[in-house]
Order: sequence, then structure tokens, then C-alpha cells
Amino acid sequence: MGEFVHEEIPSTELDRLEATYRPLADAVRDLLDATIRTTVPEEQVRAAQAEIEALVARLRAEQLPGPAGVRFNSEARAWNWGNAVVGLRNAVAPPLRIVHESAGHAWAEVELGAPYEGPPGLVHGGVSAMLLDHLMGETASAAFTRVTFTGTLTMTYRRGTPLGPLRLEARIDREEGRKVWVVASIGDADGVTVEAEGVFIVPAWAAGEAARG
Ligand SMILES: CCCCCCCCCCCCCCCC(=O)SCCNC(=O)CCNC(=O)[C@H](O)C(C)(C)COP(=O)(O)OP(=O)(O)OC[C@H]1O[C@@H](n2cnc3c(N)ncnc32)[C@H](O)[C@@H]1OP(=O)(O)O
Repeated sequence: MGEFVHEEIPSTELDRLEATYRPLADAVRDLLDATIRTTVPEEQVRAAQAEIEALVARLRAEQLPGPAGVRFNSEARAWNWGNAVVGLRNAVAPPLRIVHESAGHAWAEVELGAPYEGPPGLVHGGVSAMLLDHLMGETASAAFTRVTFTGTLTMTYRRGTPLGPLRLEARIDREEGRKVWVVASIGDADGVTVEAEGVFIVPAWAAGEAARG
């Protein structure tokens, strides 16, 4: 596993960088959707591909040696720009904007489009699991006071989850030692579509931090 990296970038500078990278990722997200849905003639598809390849080369002129990781500064600011669910610079991430109502209760509202499809018009079951896994993990972390990893995640798909606006919610159900049980759901305007239960574990190597949290 990589590490949580201490990198001393002031929070004001991070705000400035995020204002640059967020619109870039939004544009790439739009590109994903357009790549799925375009019906332009094939020669235009090939021309667009060449332009995209040129853009990739421009961005790769300077880059990190590997994934973005999780970083934090001494102002208690943490950033995980590559995260698959919440990563600000990750066009694959919706991204989920999670609201921590209190330690142990969090929710998010999101609109999922064409890149998240499984059955026709419905959210891919693995995407539902991925989004809930992350939301539940952050919930188990009790407002970022401890590190938890998913141990076991159980999904119950009650009915198809339509693409479009959705609400996700998670709560800590109970705790025992280093184990935290979290329950969660996804719902649309007509009610719950997916329920999940998970056991999140404060790893032995992080247990000291958890005791302080
Ligand atoms: C202060 C800093 C703040 C920073 C704050 C940052 C917060 C930022 C939040 C981000 C949120 C991200 C959310 C993404 C969530 C993922 O995607 S995490 C990635 C997917 N998960 C993984 O890769 C986990 C891989 N597995 C592991 O690393 C280890 O097996 C585990 C799960 C950490 C457990 O390791 P361990 O600590 O050595 O566990 P161990 O001592 O053997 O067992 C402890 C207890 O847990 C039970 N247990 C162990 N494994 C399991 C299991 N798989 N299922 C159920 N129970 C289990 C044991 O039976 C034992 O129970 P008791 O005997 O105590 O009753």
C-alpha cells in the first residue's frame, strides 16, 4: 500500500490549484459522456481522437510517477484528487460531494449519467457498491477522526436504480473494538433502491490513532 503523504502546500494554494483542476476534470467528464453518446460521422470521430491524443501528450509532459495518493498538510487539510469516488481530478469519479451531518452520519446527492450504466437506463450494480463503499468508509471514519478499511460489504439490490438524480445516506449502526458496522442506502424520488451493510475495520497498524480519535 502507498502512504498518507505529508506535503506542505498551504490551504490557500490548494484552493487555487483546485480552482484550476476542477474545471479540467469536469471537461474530461463531459468528454466521457460525449464519447459514449456521439453520433457524428466517423471521420469526425477519428479527427477528435487525434486531438485528444495530442491533449494527452501535452498533459503528460510533466506528471507524477504513479497514482495521486492521499496527502495532507499541517493545517489539517487532506486531499485525494485521484480517488475513484470523490477525486476532484478524477473524471471517472462522479465526483461524490459528501456532507458529514455528524460523526457517524453522512449523505450525498449525485446525478449519474451514461458512464455509470449497467442494465439499460440503470446504474451498474458495481458502481452502486463503489459509491456506497466510499460513503460508508468516510462515515465509519467518524468525521475523519480515524482510518477505517472495508472488511466486508453486503449489498441488497431492491430494484433497479435509474440513472439520474440520487441520494445516498450512511450511518454507523454499532461499534465493537476496532470494528464499525455501517448501514447505508441509495434512493431515487420513489424511495430506496439499494441497501448495504458493511463492517469497517480500524487496521491494527492505525489503532493508536483511533484510540486518540
Ligand atoms: C487520524 C487520521 C485521519 C484520517 C482519516 C482518513 C479517513 C478517510 C476515509 C476514506 C474512506 C475511504 C473509503 C474507501 C473504503 C475502501 O475502499 S478500503 C479498500 C478495501 N479494503 C481493503 O483493502 C482492506 C483489506 N484488508 C485489510 O487491510 C485488513 O484485512 C483489515 C480489514 C484492515 C483487517 O486487518 P487487521 O487490522 O489486521 O484485522 P485483525 O486484527 O485480523 O481483525 C480485527 C477484527 O476485525 C475482524 N475482521 C478482520 N477482517 C475482516 C473482514 N474482512 N470482514 C469482517 N471482519 C473482519 C476480525 O475478525 C477481528 O474481529 P475480533 O476478533 O476483534 O472480533
